Amino acid sequence: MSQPTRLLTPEKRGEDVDSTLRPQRLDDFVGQAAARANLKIFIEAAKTRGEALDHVLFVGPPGLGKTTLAQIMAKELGVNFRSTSGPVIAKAGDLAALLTNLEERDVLFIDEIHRLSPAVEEILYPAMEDFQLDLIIGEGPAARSVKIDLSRFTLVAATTRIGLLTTPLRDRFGIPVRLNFYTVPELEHIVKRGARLMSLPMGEDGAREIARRARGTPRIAGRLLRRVRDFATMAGVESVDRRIADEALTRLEVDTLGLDQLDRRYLDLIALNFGGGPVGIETIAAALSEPRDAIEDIVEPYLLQQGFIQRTPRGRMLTQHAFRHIGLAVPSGWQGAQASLFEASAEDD
Ligand SMILES: Nc1ncnc2c1ncn2[C@@H]1O[C@H](COP(=O)(O)OP(=O)(O)OP(=O)(O)O)[C@@H](O)[C@H]1O
Ligand SMILES: [Mg+2]
Repeated sequence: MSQPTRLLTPEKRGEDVDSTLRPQRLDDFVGQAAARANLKIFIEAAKTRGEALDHVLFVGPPGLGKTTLAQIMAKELGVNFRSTSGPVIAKAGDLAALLTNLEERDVLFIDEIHRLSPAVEEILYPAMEDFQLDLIIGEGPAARSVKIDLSRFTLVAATTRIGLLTTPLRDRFGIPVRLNFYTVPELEHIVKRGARLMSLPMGEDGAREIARRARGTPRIAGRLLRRVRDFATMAGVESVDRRIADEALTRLEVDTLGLDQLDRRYLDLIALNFGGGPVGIETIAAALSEPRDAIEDIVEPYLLQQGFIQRTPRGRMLTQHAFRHIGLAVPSGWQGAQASLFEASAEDD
């Protein structure tokens, strides 16, 4: 689901590998206060007892810091960090090889764990629960099962889609952690820190403007910061203020609330072609020519959080706020707001 032309896509891109902006310790990590406080306690307790930390599952939209936190956990625990991802582990044997190479208390990070194949998942259950591998060696009548003891390790997994995890897998994580969109003040902090690390003079109002338009997402804040730096360099300004930030972001078609072209296409589509909804996700995906996954993972979480859309049993609906933001009159007698009563039983998931 890569959309290389979309500046705001929170998915990874080459430039983000630039690890200078990645916080290294729990104390440098901004935001997610509740999650951070809990993790700190669990980490200290595990260290005090000299035991492996319980398995941790990070859940949340792309770019909120799941991978960053996983790395930080290994550092704080003072153990090795081994990293892989669901789609990369093709065969049960691949996972077995990874697991048998772990040392006591190591962190094994599996990104996109919702994309593990069922055969590989089977191997993971006894490994997580009893630190044992159950392998079948040989074939036919000669086949026999062997058990191999593993070091007591910590599995740290990340997913953007908790709904796609099987229940037995989900239940084996002792520490589930949900990451939420960041507040503007938190993002402001992240932008200022990033500017400092890039030696870019940054005014208060410049940092606030970038933060307001970063879609609640640190990865996007970092990306916008880099683009604003380019504008500032070319404009020859000494320090980034609100005006230069606004000019840069407007040229990049990031609007005042951080919505980008795809967000606006999504809202326009529902407003203009479907009278504000309700309309089903498949219909929206087809009309936008975007994969359904990308819309559910990237576009909708932020629009929901910002109160632009609602999910009802019959599909997505715009709110009055959305009509106003895209500059359309709210249809008379618009019932969008009341639909939230039914939100609990969202369609199709
Ligand atoms: N709390 C934070 N403070 C400062 N920077 C952060 C924070 N969280 C994330 N970042 C930065 O945002 C970028 C994205 O973070 P990360 O790769 O951890 O996201 P992710 O949740 O793993 O995303 P994905 O689901 O796409 O894998 C990184 O470059 C990281 O430096
Ligand atoms: Mg990640």
